[in-house]
This record gives sequence, C-alpha cells and structure tokens, in this order.
Amino acid sequence: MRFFDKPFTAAIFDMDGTMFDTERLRMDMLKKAARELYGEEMDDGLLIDCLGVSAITAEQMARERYGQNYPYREIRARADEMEREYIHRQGVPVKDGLYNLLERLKKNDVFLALATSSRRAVAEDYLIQAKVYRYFNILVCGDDVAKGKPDPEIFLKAASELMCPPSECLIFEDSPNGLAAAAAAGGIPIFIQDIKEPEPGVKALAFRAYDAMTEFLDDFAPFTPKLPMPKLNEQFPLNDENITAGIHGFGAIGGGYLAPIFSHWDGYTRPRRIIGATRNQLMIHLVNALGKYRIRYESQAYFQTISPVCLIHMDDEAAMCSMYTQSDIIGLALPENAIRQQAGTIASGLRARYASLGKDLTILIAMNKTGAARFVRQHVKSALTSITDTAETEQILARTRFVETVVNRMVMPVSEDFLLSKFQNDLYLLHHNMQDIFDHMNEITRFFLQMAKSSEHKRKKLQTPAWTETEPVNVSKSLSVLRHLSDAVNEVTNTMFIAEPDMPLYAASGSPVVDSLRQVIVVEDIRSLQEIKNKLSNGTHAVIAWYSMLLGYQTIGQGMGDPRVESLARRMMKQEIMPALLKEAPQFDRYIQDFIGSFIKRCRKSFKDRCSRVGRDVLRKLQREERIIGTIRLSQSYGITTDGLEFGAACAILNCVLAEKPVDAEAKKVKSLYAAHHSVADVLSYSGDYHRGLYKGLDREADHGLIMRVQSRFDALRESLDHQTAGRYPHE
Ligand SMILES: NC(=O)c1ccc[n+]([C@@H]2O[C@H](COP(=O)([O-])OP(=O)(O)OC[C@H]3O[C@@H](n4cnc5c(N)ncnc54)[C@H](O)[C@@H]3O)[C@@H](O)[C@H]2O)c1
Ligand SMILES: O=P(O)(O)OC[C@@H](O)[C@@H](O)[C@H](O)[C@H](O)CO
Repeated sequence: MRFFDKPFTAAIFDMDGTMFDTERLRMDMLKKAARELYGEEMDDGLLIDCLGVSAITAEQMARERYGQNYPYREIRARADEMEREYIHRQGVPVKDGLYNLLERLKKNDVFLALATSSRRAVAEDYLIQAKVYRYFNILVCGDDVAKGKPDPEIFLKAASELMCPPSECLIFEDSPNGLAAAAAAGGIPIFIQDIKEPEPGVKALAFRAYDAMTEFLDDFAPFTPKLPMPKLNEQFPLNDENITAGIHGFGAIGGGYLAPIFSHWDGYTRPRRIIGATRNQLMIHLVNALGKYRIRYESQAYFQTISPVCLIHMDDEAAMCSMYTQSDIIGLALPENAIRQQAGTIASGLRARYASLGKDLTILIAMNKTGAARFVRQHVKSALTSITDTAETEQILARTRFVETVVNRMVMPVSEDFLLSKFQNDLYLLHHNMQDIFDHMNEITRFFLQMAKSSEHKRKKLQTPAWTETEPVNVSKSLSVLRHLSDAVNEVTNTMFIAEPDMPLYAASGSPVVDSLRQVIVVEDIRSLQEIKNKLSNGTHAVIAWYSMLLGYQTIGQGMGDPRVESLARRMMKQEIMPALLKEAPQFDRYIQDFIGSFIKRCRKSFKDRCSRVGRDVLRKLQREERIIGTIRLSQSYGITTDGLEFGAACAILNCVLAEKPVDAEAKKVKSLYAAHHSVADVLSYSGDYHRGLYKGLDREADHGLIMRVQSRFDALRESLDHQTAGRYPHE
C-alpha cells in the first residue's frame, strides 16, 4: 500500500491515547491512587510529562519530583486496578475512526502490530474488550523491552517481529515521546493529537500530523480501494462507528433499500444507529418493539435483518429536528406529493442543525423524479424564507448538498394484516414458552446448582443427579424449555418489506459521504439516467399496472403472466421508447439494452407487487413532460409511432373512470374530471391546481391529434371490455 509517496507494508499502533481514550482516565486514576496511598494528588505537569514513557522511566521521574521514598509502584498498581475496574464496568473508550482504520488496513493485507508501554496483561485485556485483538499479528508490550519511549527499541522490535523494515511501517503515536521513538526507529510516524501538543521541533518529526484519527482517515481513505457491491447474503460490517443515518420517509424505499445501503456503509464499519421517520404508527410500534426489522428478498427466499433502528413520527417536530441535527447523512424517500408539505420540517431541521454548529449535510434523495434535487431544494428554500431571512437561507442551502439518485430496485411493504397476525402468533408462542419456563424454573435452577456444587469428577457421574431420580422426566423437559424459550424469542420477527435482490443505487457526484457508500455508484450525468429510467421502466411499469387492473389482475406478476400485457410491455419498450432514447442518449446504449431484458423478467416475478402501488398517482404520471405523455412526445419527435403508449394512457384514464370508489386521490380527481363531459380531453388537458402548484397538462389545440388518438383508444378499449373480450390490445 501507499500513503501519499510512502509505500508501506505494516502499521504499528501505540495503544493509550492513540487507539483508546485512556490517557485522561489513567491520569485521573493515578491522581486518585496517589491521594489514597500518599495523601496528595500527583501533579498534572508531571503526569503529562510521563505520557508515553515506560513505567520505569515514569517511576524515576516521580521520585525526582517527590523524593526517593515515593511509593510510585504501589500507586501505579492501585491506579491500574481502579482503571481496570472502571473499564470492566464502562468498556474501553475507543477513539472514533479506529475500527474503520483497522478494517481498511486488514482488508488491504497490511501487517499490524501493537507497541505499547503498558503491561501485556493490561494490553491484552483492553484489546479483547474493545474487540480489536483479532486485528493484530503481534503485540510488543512494556514488559517486553528494556528501554521505554523515546527510545526506539519497542518499534524496532515490533518491525523485526513482523519481518518488515521500519521504513515500511506507518507508526501511529499520540505522545511526543512516542513520536520521537517512531522517528528514531526510522518508521513513517503519524502523529494523532491526544492530550499533549508536542514542541514544534518534535511535531516536525511526523510524516503527517492530525488532530483526530477521523481526520487521518479522510486523508487515508482515498488510498484504499472502494469495496465492490456487496453480495446479497454478505454480512454488514461487524463494528460500528459513531455515525447516525437518518431516513426521512421510512417506507418501502427508505426501509427496504436505503437502510441496507446505510448498514453496509463503506464496507469497513457501519453506523451506530439508524433513525427513520414515518407517519405509519403501526410500523413505529412494531420496529421499536424489537429495535430491528427484516427485509425479505423473495426471489432468493432470503431475510436480512436491519438493526439498530429507531423510528420516530414525522409529525413529532422535536424528534425530527433532533434527527436532522444528529445525522451524518439523511436519506429522503418520500412520495413526490409529500415534498411540499415536508419541506417545512426539512427547513426547521437544517436550521436547528447549523444553529447547533453541526457539520455540512448531504440529503440523499430517493424519488422517481427527474430533477428531484432541484425540486426538493426549491421547496426547502421557500420553506426557509418563511422562517428566516435571506442571508441565513442562503447559508443553510450552501451547506446542504441535495444529491439525486436513480433507484432501480422495486420494494413493497408487507401487508399490515399479515404483519399483525404473524407478530401476534410469535408473541403467543413466546408467552406460552415463558409460562412453561416459569413452571420449570425450580428444577432448572436446582439442576445447575447441583452441577456447580459438584467436583469435576462427580459432575461426570452426575448424568442423573440423585434428586432427579424421583423426577427424571421433569429435568430433561425443563432443560428443553430453555431452548424453546430462546427459539421463541428469536422467532418474534417483523418482516416489513419485500424487496428485489441488492442492486446499486446510482447517485450524482459531489458528496464525499455518498461517494464512500459501498452500494452506491456515483455517476456524472444522473439527469440522463433518471430520464431514461423513468421513461423506459416507470412508464412501462405504470401501463402494465393499469392494463393488468383492467384485466382483473391484482399484482404485476400475475398481469405479466397474461400474454396481452407482456406483449404490450415489450412493444412499448422495444419499439417505441428504446429507439427514441437511443437517439436522445446514445452513450447509454448498454444500460438501456441490459435494462429492458432484466425489467421484463423482474416484472414477471413481481407477485407481491400490487398494481395499485405501481399505478398510483395517475395525474402525476400523465403530466406533459412525464413518463407517459412526455415519452410519446419524445418518440414522435423522432417520427416513431406510439400506439402502445397511447393505449397505456387510455388504460390509465379508464381505470379511474371504472373504479367505483377510487382510494387513490388522483384517481378520484381523474374520475371527476372525466365525468363532467365524458371527455378524455378534459383529463389530459387539465391545467388546474396540483398539490398547491399548477398541473401541466396537454394543450387542447397544439396536442389535438394526440388527445383524439387517446380518446379513440379509450372508446375502443371500453367497448371491448363491455363486450367481455377483456380489452384486447388493438394491434394484436
Ligand atoms: N417502492 C419502490 O419500489 C420505489 C422504487 C424507486 C423509487 N421509489 C420512490 O421512492 C419514494 C418513496 O416511495 P415508497 O415506495 O417508499 O413510498 P411509501 O408509500 O412506502 O412511503 C414513504 C414514506 O412517506 C410517508 N408518506 C406517505 N405519504 C405522505 C404524505 N402525504 N406526507 C408525509 N409523508 C408521507 C410514509 O409514511 C412513508 O414513511 C417515492 O418518491 C417513490 O417514487 C419507490
Ligand atoms: O414510484 P412511482 O409511483 O413513480 O412508480 C411506481 C413504480 O414504477 C416504481 O416504484 C418502481 O417500482 C421503481 O421505480 C423501481 O423500478
């Protein structure tokens, strides 16, 4: 590996103050122990001077200060004892960035050594407790060397045990003594400031100096390759870092796609917590009850568990502000029509974040909308101007990156009825097993007490303890109840979403945090990709849904099993949309070709994706520039006829018209627009209010020909349905 111009094969870490935030703790404990055993605290200046030196050198320094009879060894032993007690209770305070750094080094075949002035027993204990023991090939500790830092002995020994020349070793140090030792050893010293700022002359010995390990990571990460897309069954990283990911709009895409992407993070470590905001109260209860939830990948019969997760209600202003203040990234996964209303919440959240001196924020937008970043930014801007002045609005916007994405994966929510009945069954089973365990608690406790009291020799013979002879059956049954209980606890699950297998999320460039996400592919021209995806797949998807519903199917998979729907989908994609897109964006040739084949297959398998989800928001999809009408206009501009798409538009309107009581608000609106004069033109050329903006429909005069063709397909389709011929596609 290489760090700037320095090739290296090994990394040697000092422990206290570099890996762990234990120097302050140790100083506190030394003070306490000195007070206890000597009646006076040790002096701060002396403690700071002793940082990074061996126990023997520290003893000499203490005796020079307090006299030759100073009980330094006893004080140090007592301080060690107090410190270990503290650590066993509270855990090792690991420095931010350490796990990520160790993972990066390990996954890039770098040898790792620990070189600490602490005793081996203490070092091993801490490494194990902090869950980092497994990273180190060798340990060199205070009791393994004769001379402490600033003597280079400890680093030279570590390098030689690793069989690496010191000049190829990065050496991480926080103390001036350690830094001097690293330089004297001929290594590549990396200084990471902890308590003591070194003299400028000493600091100059470092190849690079940083205020924190996370700052070193910012420099180092570009020298380590981005990990490839994770496999579906690949574990999330084992260690977490002090990172929070927020999801504004925890629904199918937020929970079923963004959350796993955040959980994989950069492949080295993952966020400590995911906060999701939703309006779905049931989801909040079910997820918060377990602190986790599952996603089912239907095509692979595979479950993935996402944790730890905490859901908040979108109307809880304080919780939303706190999510915006704490998060290192926010995923925004709302329906388009919720953006205007939620912009106020985003604005307040951002204002609170920057008022509390939060870092710049990236908002990763998962919406099927070309220009989504601009759209969201505009709404947030207008919300900001109503709560603050222009200067603050501009400052907030300048510090917030709105990053647009293209989401190909289809995700569906699990039906609430199914979810509830499964959860209820799991709880019933758990309750039953708990009851059982209470009934058998006495036998279980007696059995293990008996085992514990017996000698090893007797235990072997204790197959049937004396007291069990009278009730042998009970004991084995009681013990098996323990297992049933743990099974029942693990069986309480909440599978919230059904998703397609892992696919990359395409995102616009410009945000380092997004760039680092393992499952994200950053592209320069996100707009074209979004345009292609919406026209090619979302337009076709919607038509599949509308036509399938007219034919009486409930899910996309069923509809696509009908040759009429499948051939319409193929025709639209291959003969009408693809040729236009290839003319418009020939550079995306491969993407377009690959996409069509996989999309048709994926739709055929979508037995859990309801047509009502895919066909929702008819008006949004029929706007002048959108996926149906916009595509017709594009194809026709290249002289391509668009019978299939026009038939699709007719399906959209007929669906709404035939629905007795449409649940979808837009379907209701279409039905009422049509009802006024029984005219398709009234729907297609609607230009009134739309989510407090203006709807962009067709122009009655300029688009007269197109409107008439959709009208005639509508009439023919309606008639064919009336005649029970189930809406045959006219071109078959
Ligand atoms: N589901 C998919 O397969 C898929 C795929 C690609 C992109 N998308 C896009 O992702 C976004 C989210 O889609 P989804 O399928 O996750 O949606 P969803 O219906 O599952 O809901 C997303 C979240 O928005 C909230 N919400 C819904 N209506 C709201 C309103 N009026 N005001 C405030 N909050 C509201 C819900 O409570 C939920 O938390 C959409 O823009 C969609 O186009 C979805
Ligand atoms: O989200 P919409 O309503 O714009 O579109 C519905 C579906 O086509 C859409 O959610 C797809 O499933 C998704 O875009 C994956 O291709």
